[in-house]
Amino acid sequence: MKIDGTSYRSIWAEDDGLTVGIIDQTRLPHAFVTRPLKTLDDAAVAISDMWVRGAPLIGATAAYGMAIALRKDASDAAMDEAYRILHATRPTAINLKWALDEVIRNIRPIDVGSRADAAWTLAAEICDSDVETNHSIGAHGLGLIKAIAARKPDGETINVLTHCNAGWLATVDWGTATSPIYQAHELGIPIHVWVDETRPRNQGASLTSWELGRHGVPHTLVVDNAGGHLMQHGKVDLCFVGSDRTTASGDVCNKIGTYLKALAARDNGVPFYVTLPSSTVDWTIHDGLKEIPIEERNGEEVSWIAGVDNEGKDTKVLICPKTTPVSNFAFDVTPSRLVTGLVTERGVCSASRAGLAKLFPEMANQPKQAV
Ligand SMILES: CSC[C@@H](O)[C@@H](O)C(=O)COP(=O)(O)O
Repeated sequence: MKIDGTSYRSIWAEDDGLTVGIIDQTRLPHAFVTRPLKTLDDAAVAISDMWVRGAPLIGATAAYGMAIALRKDASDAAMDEAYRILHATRPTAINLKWALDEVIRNIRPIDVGSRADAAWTLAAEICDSDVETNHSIGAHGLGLIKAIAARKPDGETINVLTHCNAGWLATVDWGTATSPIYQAHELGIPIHVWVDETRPRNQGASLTSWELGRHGVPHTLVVDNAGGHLMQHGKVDLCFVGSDRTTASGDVCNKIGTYLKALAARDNGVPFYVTLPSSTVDWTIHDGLKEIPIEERNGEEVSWIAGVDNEGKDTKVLICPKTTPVSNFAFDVTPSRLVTGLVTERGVCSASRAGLAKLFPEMANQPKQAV
């Protein structure tokens, strides 16, 4: 998408064929810093320390991480070790495993001497395909926005609430939740986004606000607890959120707090849509609450808040007594019954086994297995 008129992707291959460029998202919104990834370790740290984050972008980075590793050693043993290191970086987003499995499935059968080039090409294809997929998700989500616009007086603004950052920064481009929004905005449909700040890492405040602002989409930042109030007062027409892992039965795991928004949306009759590429569906699991591993991150993300001071200098402040025990669950599961529909690259379906199976018959009915 555009940053002040210039098009960007969140990840790209440099011309040397050895280096991958990323935007360091830990520095946004106050500094736009790009970083080179040159080693397997660089790629692993980029994911685990959240220089890159968001389920599809984690997958794309992992694919390039494998390609970078194979440049050094393309043996079976080295491939397995790179897989193990990258897979251990973050536990919840299934796109990570999906992308790593794609690399193994396609590259393992190739002779060792050709593997590195082939993996590089495959990683680029995974990125291009993510862009296409997200554009299609946007086209299907746009249909939902248009249906709401048709029921409103001409020219009245459509208000969308979103949680965390399921924007272009979380994918290679377009985003999932933001793709319909960008497409509506480009068509001149009046649209406004309520952006949840998304404690504790504030992906809404620092990333979603930044990317919507830089692209010129009207938006307002709200505290995480404001959503219910906004919905009670008719200020939200629909919710679009992303997913880190969706079960074959339509339960959705996304950034902590998503479940509470879904509850408020149900209580207020606000449509609650989850936007996701099929690479986010874990076809092997059926009960999101029991089967999805929930990442627990360092408690310091909760007890300290990072930002810049009046002089623009990076700073961190402690918001509780130093000794307060803290827990930091990074994701929660929204049961399928609270989801109005899943917006995928193949269309919108009910959040159910039948709905997903109708759109993705070739993927449904896979044997149940441990992840
Ligand atoms: C299209 S991104 C969907 C999700 O990955 C996104 O909503 C989210 O929860 C990201 O969490 P993060 O911890 O920032 O990686």
